Amino acid sequence: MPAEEFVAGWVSGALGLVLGHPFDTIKVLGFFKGMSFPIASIALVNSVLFGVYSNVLLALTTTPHQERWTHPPVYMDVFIAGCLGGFVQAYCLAPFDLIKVRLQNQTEPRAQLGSPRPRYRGPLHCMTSILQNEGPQGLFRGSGTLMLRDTPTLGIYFVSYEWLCRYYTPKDQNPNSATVLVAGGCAGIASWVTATPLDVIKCRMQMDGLKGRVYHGLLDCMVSSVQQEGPQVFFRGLIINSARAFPVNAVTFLSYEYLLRWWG
Ligand SMILES: CN(C)C(=N)NCCC[C@H](N)C(=O)O
Repeated sequence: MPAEEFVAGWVSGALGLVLGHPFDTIKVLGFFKGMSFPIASIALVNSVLFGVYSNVLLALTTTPHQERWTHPPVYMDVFIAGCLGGFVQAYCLAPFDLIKVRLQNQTEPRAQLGSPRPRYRGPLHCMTSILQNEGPQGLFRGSGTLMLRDTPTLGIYFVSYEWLCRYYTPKDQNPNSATVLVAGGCAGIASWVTATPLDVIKCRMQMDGLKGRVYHGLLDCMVSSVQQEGPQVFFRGLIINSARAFPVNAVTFLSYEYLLRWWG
């Protein structure tokens, strides 16, 4: 099993998150200031995603990554490999994502004199509190919805990337850097646009349980969200998700492709 895809996925995920960090920091109002938590989570999850994707694609096509542009795989194989990568990544992402969402939705101001203390003091404190109050399964709250969100959308992610690269690249050539940047950025947007409706629901389910249970499952959460806020609820955060997705995924794919070419 080629391991370089995992390493390239880790490094490219780390580089992508440096660009995405300002967006995440805005969203979490400073609670998420340090880089260590995102590096540990996003880069690791990206490594799993790209590692699983490449190895599944290799198993389906028997074409090594060095020959992927000269012997391109069929889109159905790309989609299946992407979906499987998304499914596995969702499982690894679940606890990290829950911590991020809990910190993000904390409304108490940070350590201001006279104001109520925030529930969580940082990622580690958030994790230990969840373990204490909700048990180990609490860390996987909303993980089913996360899997439903990531399985098809990561298939879409890799298919859009492949399609755009092939469209703008002459036959039998490797895509150039500009093509990889644009295709990576657009693939990121395509995946986030399709992921946003379930992302909204996932976040609500991850917040559920903090002050007692509100929703009886995914469907109930969807129905009551639409009843209370209308169908536009599914597009909450679409603009910021897309604005973040372009630079993050442009850099992620560029560094991933270059690392793999450099390793031969
Ligand atoms: C849930 N979706 C849409 C995705 N995970 N899409 C792939 C992009 C991954 C990248 N690390 C990012 O955070 O944009």
